[in-house]
Amino acid sequence: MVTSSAPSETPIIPLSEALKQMARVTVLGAGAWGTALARLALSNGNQVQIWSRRGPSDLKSAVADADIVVSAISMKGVSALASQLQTAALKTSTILVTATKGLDPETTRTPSKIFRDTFPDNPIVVLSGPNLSKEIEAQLPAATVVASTDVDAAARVQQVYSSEMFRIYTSPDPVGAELGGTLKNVIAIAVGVCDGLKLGSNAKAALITRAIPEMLRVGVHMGAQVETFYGLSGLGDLLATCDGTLSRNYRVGYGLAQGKKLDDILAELGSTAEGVNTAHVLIDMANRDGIPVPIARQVHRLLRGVITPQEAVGNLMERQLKPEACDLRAKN
Ligand SMILES: NC(=O)c1ccc[n+]([C@@H]2O[C@H](COP(=O)([O-])OP(=O)(O)OC[C@H]3O[C@@H](n4cnc5c(N)ncnc54)[C@H](O)[C@@H]3O)[C@@H](O)[C@H]2O)c1
Ligand SMILES: O=P(O)(O)OC[C@H](O)CO
Repeated sequence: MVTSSAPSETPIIPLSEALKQMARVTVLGAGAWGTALARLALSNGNQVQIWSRRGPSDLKSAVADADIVVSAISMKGVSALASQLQTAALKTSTILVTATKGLDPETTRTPSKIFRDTFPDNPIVVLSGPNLSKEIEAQLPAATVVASTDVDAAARVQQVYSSEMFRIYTSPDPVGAELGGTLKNVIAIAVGVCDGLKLGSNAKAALITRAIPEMLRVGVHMGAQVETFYGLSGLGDLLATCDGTLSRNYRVGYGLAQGKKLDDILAELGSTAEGVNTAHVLIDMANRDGIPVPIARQVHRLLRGVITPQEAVGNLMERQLKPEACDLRAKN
């Protein structure tokens, strides 16, 4: 029997009981992740509707009665969507869940920060974890994190989405949860390059491991908690996304290593690879604020066509020698 997650001193509620409290859920975005999140909510007995910018329903009526609105669109649309939702006069009791993994190019804000700034009175929850949508759609078991400063809102989303196949943990660190999912996309591009060049298991292990302090430095700079990066939304998502061809970001790196052009790879994917945009925003921020991000910097230069995949590897290997110890405020 699956139970709602709780510290040992709190009562354990059988899932069947929890599911009786069904919710009206509106999912925004009918892409791979929006569709999967709509199906998960539906299969738990919730009342679900899905809105997409090209669909027939208008946004205002789609969110009017919703207990929970889940935003699962690409980063490039989040800021405009938040403004549209404001016009739609969202109820302040509606829980806003964001499942997008990216950074706003104009302001470097995360999606939860955009929603927080636009809806100061609504509970905001981040849903993020190792969740490749194809595996979720195939009903393979997976786990994720719902993170919010509003404990009740996180618990409500946990209850609405938890099932025998989708295990959900709560977290009090929304910024950390979404940054883990966002930053690993850039690393997945690097790992795709590593595999595409057939550099071997040692190189891949080194790359993934050295990515952790890099992600931590950015995370701490943006106000995230260190321990979040060692959980499902950080290390967990890093491992899932760097594992291979189910990840679109990994496929971007793999394609670049094979000498393909970025535009051709993205056209072939036909869906969102957020790491490309994230690399640009991240490097702007790192340059502005002096954050050392050596792996992301090589990915960024490769995406801009300034260096070859082989040069990116050389540039990383030939950096100044130093101790391994992870100083979160390191200067190089
Ligand atoms: N697919 C996954 O496995 C997965 C898992 C977890 C998180 N995510 C994240 O979810 C987000 C969406 O990914 P996806 O896989 O569904 O991508 P997708 O390319 O399949 O779909 C993107 C969706 O966003 C919508 N969209 C794009 N621009 C928009 C705009 N300007 N206004 C409104 N809607 C817009 C599209 O119409 C589409 O519905 C990304 O940030 C991704 O990182 C994806
Ligand atoms: O296909 P990707 O690379 O966007 O990864 C999807 C998810 O973020 C994995 O958790």
